[in-house]
Amino acid sequence: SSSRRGSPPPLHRATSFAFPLPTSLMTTMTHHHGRDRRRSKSSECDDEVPGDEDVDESSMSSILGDELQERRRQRQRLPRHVAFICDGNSRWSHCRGRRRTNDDDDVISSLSNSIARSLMGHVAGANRVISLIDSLLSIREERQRRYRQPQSRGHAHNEDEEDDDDDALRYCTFFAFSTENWSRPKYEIDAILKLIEDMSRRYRKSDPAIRDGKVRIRILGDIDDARIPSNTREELRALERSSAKACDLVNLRRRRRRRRERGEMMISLDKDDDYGDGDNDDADDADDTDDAGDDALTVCLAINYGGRADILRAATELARSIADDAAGSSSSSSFGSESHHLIINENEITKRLCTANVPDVDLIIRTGGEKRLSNFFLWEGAYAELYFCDTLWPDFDEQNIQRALAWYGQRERRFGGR
Ligand SMILES: CC(C)=CCC/C(C)=C/CC/C(C)=C/COP(=O)(O)OP(=O)(O)O
Repeated sequence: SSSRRGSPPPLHRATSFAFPLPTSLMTTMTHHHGRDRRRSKSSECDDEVPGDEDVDESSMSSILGDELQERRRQRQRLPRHVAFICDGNSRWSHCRGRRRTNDDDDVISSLSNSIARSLMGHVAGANRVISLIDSLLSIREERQRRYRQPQSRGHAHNEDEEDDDDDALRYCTFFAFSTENWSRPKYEIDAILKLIEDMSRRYRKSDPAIRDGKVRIRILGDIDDARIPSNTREELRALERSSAKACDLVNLRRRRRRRRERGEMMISLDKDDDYGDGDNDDADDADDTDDAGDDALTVCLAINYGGRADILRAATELARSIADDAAGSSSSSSFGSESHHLIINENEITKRLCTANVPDVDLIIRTGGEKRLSNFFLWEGAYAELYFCDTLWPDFDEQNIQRALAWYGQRERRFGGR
C-alpha cells in the first residue's frame, strides 16, 4: 500500500521558469498610461486565497483519513480536460506594487508607472502557465504511480480501471489571448504577443517536459491572423512541431516495447507463432502521428481565440461543404456511385471547430473573481463544471489547483439526465 497515507500527494515545486520582461518593451512601455480597470471586489489584493469556500474542507480531510478513504482519494475523479481562464494579471501587479513585501517588489516599484507594472503581471502570468503545466504533470504522474503500484508482474490486471485512470488530466487549455483582447491598448497587445513568443521559444528549447515527450502542445485560435507577428506565429508552430515529434517518438518506442512483450508472450505460448516479428512495425507506426495512444498531456494554448468566432467559422465551412456537395451531386450521375450527403448536425460542427479531436472540457477554472465565460469554449463547455475563485492568475498555484480538482471530484455530473 501507499507509503504516505493520509496526506495529499506531494507536488514537486515547479522548476522556476522565471521569465524576464523584455527590456526593449520595458523602456517603450513606460511612456504610456494604463487604464484604471476598477473591480467591484475589494478582496482581490488579499494574501488569503478567497473565493474557494464552496469546497467542503472538513469532508475533504475526512476523505484523506484512512486507508479506505485514501484508496478513494487515489481514485478521485479527475477531469479529462481542464481549462483555465487566466484572469487577474494586471491587478496582481498593481497589488504587488502597492504591497512591496519582498524583493520582487523592489523591481516593480522601480518601474515608473502603472503600465510597466501591469506588464509584470502578464510575465508572472506566463510563468504561472508553465508551473501549472508542471503541476498537472506531477498530479497525473503521482496518481498513475500510486494507482499502478499494486499491479505487479503476473498479477491479474484490471484494464477498465487503468483506462479510466489514463483519461485523467489528459488535456488542459489556457485561454491566453482572446479575440476581444485586440481592443486593448497596442503596447499591451504587443507585450502579450511578444511574451507568448519568447516564452514559447524558451519552453521549446529548454523544458524537459517537451524534450521527454510528456507534453503535446496544440494551438487553438486563429494565429494566421495578419495582426499576429510572423515571428510569434512561427515560434508557436515550432513549439507544436517539436512537442509532437518528441511525443511521437515516445509513442513509437512504447508500441515497439509492447509488441516485443506481446511477441515474447506469444512465443512462449506457441513457439511456431510469428506474432510480433516486427516486419510491419514501421508501416503500422507511420500512421500514428496524432495524439491517439498518447500518454502525454495535451496542452492547448488558446490564442486569438473566441468561441463565437470559432463556431461561425465551423458553420460557414460546413455550409460551403454542403453547397459543394449539392453542386457535385447535381452535376454527376449518382448511378453506380456512392452518394454521401452532408447534413447539419453536432458532429459535423464539432469536427470543424479548432478543438477537433480535443474532448469537451470537463472543468473550467476562472481566476480573478469574475463569474463569466467571456466567449470561451461556448460549444465545448456545454456541460463543463465551472469553478470561480478570487485568486489572481499569477497566484493560482499547486494548492489552488488541488483545491479546484477536489471540488470537481465532488460534483455530480448528470449531463441533463437524472
Ligand atoms: C505562454 C502563454 C500561454 C502565456 C500567456 C500569458 C498570459 C497568462 C496571458 C493572459 C493575458 C490576459 C489578457 C490576462 C488577463 O488579465 P488582465 O490583464 O485582464 O488582468 P486584470 O483582470 O487584473 O485586468
